[in-house]
Amino acid sequence: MAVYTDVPPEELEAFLSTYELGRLRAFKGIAEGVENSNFLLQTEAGSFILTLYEKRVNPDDLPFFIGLMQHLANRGIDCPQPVRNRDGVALGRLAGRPALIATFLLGTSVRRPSVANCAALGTALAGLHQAGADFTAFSRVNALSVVGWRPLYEQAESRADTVAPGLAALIADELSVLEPGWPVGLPAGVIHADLFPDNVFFTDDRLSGLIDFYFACNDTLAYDVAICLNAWCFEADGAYNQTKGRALLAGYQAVRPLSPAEIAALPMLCRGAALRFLLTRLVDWLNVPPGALVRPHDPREYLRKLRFHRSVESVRDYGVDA
Ligand SMILES: Nc1ncnc2c1ncn2[C@@H]1O[C@H](COP(=O)(O)OP(=O)(O)OP(=O)(O)O)[C@@H](O)[C@H]1O
Ligand SMILES: N[C@@H](CCO)C(=O)O
Repeated sequence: MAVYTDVPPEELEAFLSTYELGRLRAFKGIAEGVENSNFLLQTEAGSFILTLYEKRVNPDDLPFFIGLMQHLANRGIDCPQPVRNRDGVALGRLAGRPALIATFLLGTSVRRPSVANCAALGTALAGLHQAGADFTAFSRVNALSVVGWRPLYEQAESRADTVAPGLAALIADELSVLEPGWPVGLPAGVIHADLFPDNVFFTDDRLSGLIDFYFACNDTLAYDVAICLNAWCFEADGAYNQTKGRALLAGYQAVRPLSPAEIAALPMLCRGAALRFLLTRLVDWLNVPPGALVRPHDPREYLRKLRFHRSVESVRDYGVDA
């Protein structure tokens, strides 16, 4: 579920009256997502998404997220555009939570991305990196990069083997490789950091929108590519699909060619990206609040992906034509 906070109708009316959106026509909670409470809001001015930010979002980060969405929308990226109230302010407060109204994007996410979807995603990711290059109004450190992984491991270490035998030792081994070997000095900028298929909309086969910028941060651009190779290019049976990888990378490089150093770093970046999602999923899996209506993502999916990355011998295994 992703409605943690109820919105009393009279509070919603009062909140909406501060915007130029006309009268309310319909309002309903959206079940997808796990982080924040999202609602579909229909008014005389059209359809919008109302987000109430829940506990895992640090309110100090909201100016970065909202500023970034506005910046990217101004640069022609199809992403939610924050709606400002009559005072010109986008971030409000509703039902005791920070609240944002943003524009509604058409399209639906794909469950099993095709090769063409992967190519379109690569192109959109590179476009996002280019559009974010001059977003300097705010910055945000990536708390879920290499320095953030050991604390997550320590939270999960004692129970990790209940999820998969030998998991704690494998993660410890991975950290001992990634911490000293993590690539530094590669081109950096604003990255999405969570551009999974559920955060990308398509209309027919055309990519029509990118959502959920709440992990976005300043970090290595090629790390975002590695996150997407993990999220888009594996099949349900756990096999890496080189054709999808090649399409994603070609789509990306048609807009922003990767440097030889970025390409050489891909295997390490892919390992790190797999470990990041393995760790956050593991911590969530081991800590589901009793009675919560949340179905945590399976950490073992990312264990399989990590094992693949540990086995690769060359960047060619990812579909790079080197
Ligand atoms: N601007 C938008 N236009 C249309 N639908 C949207 C928009 N923003 C969110 N949604 C819908 O709301 C759902 C949840 O949004 P989102 O992924 O941002 O939530 P979340 O709780 O942050 O999720 P996650 O678990 O991916 O972090 C999406 O799957 C989508 O169906
Ligand atoms: N994309 C993340 C969930 C957080 O948005 C995952 O699949 O683990």
